[in-house]
Formats: sequence, C-alpha cells, structure tokens
Amino acid sequence: MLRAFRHLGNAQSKRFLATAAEGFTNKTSQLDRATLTIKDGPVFSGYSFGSNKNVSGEAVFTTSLVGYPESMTDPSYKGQILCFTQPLIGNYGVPSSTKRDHFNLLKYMESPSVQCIGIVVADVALEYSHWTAVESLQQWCQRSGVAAISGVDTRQLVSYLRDKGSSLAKITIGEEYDADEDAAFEDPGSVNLVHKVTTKAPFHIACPPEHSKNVHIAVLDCGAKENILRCLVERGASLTVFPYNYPIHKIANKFDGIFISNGPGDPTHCSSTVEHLKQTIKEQPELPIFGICLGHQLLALASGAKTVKLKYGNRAHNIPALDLISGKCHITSQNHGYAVDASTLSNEWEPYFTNLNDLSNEGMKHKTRPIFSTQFHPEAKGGPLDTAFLFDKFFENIDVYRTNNGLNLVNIDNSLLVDILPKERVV
Ligand SMILES: NC(=O)CC[C@H](N)C(=O)O
Repeated sequence: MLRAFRHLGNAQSKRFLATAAEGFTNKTSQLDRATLTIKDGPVFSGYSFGSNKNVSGEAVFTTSLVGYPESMTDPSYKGQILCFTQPLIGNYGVPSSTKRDHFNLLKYMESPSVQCIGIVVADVALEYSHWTAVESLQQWCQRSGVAAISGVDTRQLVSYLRDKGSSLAKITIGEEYDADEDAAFEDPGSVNLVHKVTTKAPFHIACPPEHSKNVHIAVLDCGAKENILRCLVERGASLTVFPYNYPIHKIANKFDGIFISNGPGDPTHCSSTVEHLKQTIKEQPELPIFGICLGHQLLALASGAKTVKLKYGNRAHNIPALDLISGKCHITSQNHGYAVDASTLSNEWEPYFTNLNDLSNEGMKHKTRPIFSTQFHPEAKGGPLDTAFLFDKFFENIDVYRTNNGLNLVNIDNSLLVDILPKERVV
C-alpha cells in the first residue's frame, strides 16, 4: 500500500483506493502514480497525465459536461484545482491555443494559457478525436505545466466537497508520497489573484469597420474571458481594455459604457477597483455600466452591498436563474465561489436574477439608471446562450445614453487616449 494511505483508517477512505486501482485497464496504467490530498480530508490515489510537478490550491468542481478547454483557460480558475464530474475528459482533444478569429481574438480559448493549476478527472481519454483538435489533453497539460490526476473517484470527492465545502488540496506526483511530510497547503484565496491575470497596461481592440457601430467601451480587465470581449466587439464596439486598478472614473466620460469583467478570487481584494467604480457611479449618473461575475460582485461592493463566500460555489453550464423582471427562467453558465448578499443591497438597487437551485443572488440592477450586472456568464463558452440578450440590453442602454446626451461619442478623439493605448495585451 502506498504510504500516502497509511493514515486512512475508515472504510470509506479505503474505498477510494479500491476504485482507483480497479478502474484502470487502458493505457493510463502506464502513467506515473499521483496523489490528490485534501487538507484535513481524504487522500485519493490515481495516475499523473500532466506536468511532473506538485501543486497546491483550492479544490473546486464543475458539473459541466463539455468545455474543458474553455474552463481551463478561464482566468477565473486561477490558482484552483479543478475537478470535473463528467467521468470521461479529454475525448475530443484540445484545439489550437493560438488560432485567432476575424476580430483577432482567440478562437477556441478563453485566455492564452491554462489558468487552473491542476485538474482532477475520473478517467482521462489519452486518445482523442475532433476536427479542431491539435493535441491531447495530456500533451496540453504537460506542455502547460499543469498537474493532472486521473483515476480519482470524483463522485466521492465531490460528495466530500459538497459536504465540507471547497477545500485546500494538493496534487503530488510520484510513487511514494507521504501526505504528512509536507504540511503546507497554499491558499489562493489569501492573495489578490486578479493582479496576476489583469493586463499590465491598457490596450485597444478595434472593431472591424463592417461590424462597427462606432461604440467605444472601456473594459476593466479583472481576467476577462475572450468570449466576453468577442460579445462586445461583434455587437459593434471597439474596446479599450484597462488594468483592473486603472482609475477609470478619471476617463469614464470619454466612453459610451463601462464593462467590468469576470476574474479570480475574493472580490474584496480589489478595493481600488471598488473605489474607482464608486467614483464613476457618483460622477457619471447616466453612463451605462455592465458587470459579469467578479464584475457583478465589484459593482455590488461599490454600491455598498456585501459579498459572501459560498460553501462550494456554482460551477456548471445548466444552472437555472429566475429573471425577476420578466418572470422567465434562464439556463445559465456559472463559475464562482463568492456571491452578492442580496439582503445588503441598498434602496437604489434591486436583485435582477435569483439562482433557483440555492436561491443565491444572480444579478442586480439600478432602479433608475442604466447599470446592471450578473453573477452568471451570458457569454457562455462553455454553456448555453440563453442570456446573451443581456449584451444587447447593454447596447440598448448605450444607444439611449448617446441619444439623450446628444453627444457624438462616435468620433471620440483617440489622441486623448494615446498615452494609454499600447497595441497588445500585456499580461
Ligand atoms: N467567474 C468569476 O468571475 C468568478 C468571480 C469570483 N472570483 C468568484 O469566485 O466568485
């Protein structure tokens, strides 16, 4: 028996071992051994199919059936060990990480590199088949420095995480790992992860003339997914993407709208963004603002509300969210561990959507101004597009703003921004 399991006393823990050992009849048995250790919790034996490196982070799970390339490159997963409950992962391989579309945005990935530090699967497909695939999940993890363990009873793991909550964990590679030897578990929640994934300098994404509605949106990049940028550009906007802590209130009046992106970690780490948003809301009463996920949480903090950490979060592509305005239920894509406490919203704001699984808040809107935000991901990637209409709503708000103000923001003088417009994303 591996030393990693010597301290497991109860019958349930022994079952993890049995499942891991019995399930392997294919090529995975040729892989190195690996161990997933949950802090103060169970230890799972499996096989390494990723980078030969030990990692530590927060173990979370997603119940999405597809979309592992998109999830793994979503910057909101920075520092996390992501467990897939879909039992077979890797069967359609991995598409190009560099191919770009006609907007010059990454065609298949949500950022240029893998963002989670490790993945956990029940069964990895080492063989793959898909017309977009250029490599296997194994090859991708290995060249990206991502730890990956297969052969874990993910039902047991997720039962544990649902019961005890998201937990710190380690993936260690090698035959004889003693889980007690190295007691340190890194807690990604204790650092400002947004600082690691935001662009280091502003950059511009020009909307191609055939799409352009001459709308110019400022994006606060807390770790923006590529498809969020695409959803804005394909509707006719050029974007200037700013670091998350850029004093956006100082130039907000030069834009048709402000967008606040998704991003990793605890929203309370981004206090400078919250302050800047507070100022923007105070100084630009008519300016349209839209936030997604972390963007929603930051907007809520700026409005005076509070956020809370959920026990194990919501990570899935089929979560029902009730639209409190229309009464419709939308199926939504989600990836978050924190949520806005709707009971702390001030009088000027109202909840917009409610999660019908756990009744947590899924969005808010200002009662009289063109400002709203959602906890779920209307841009999907992966997931359903039921709520993509919210991007249209943002553009409708922008139309009204431009009409009411009689402003020709169309021909914004870019020379004003010239000192803040390097050409490329700098991360
Ligand atoms: N996808 C996101 O933007 C996640 C937001 C935040 N980091 C959370 O976990 O709640």
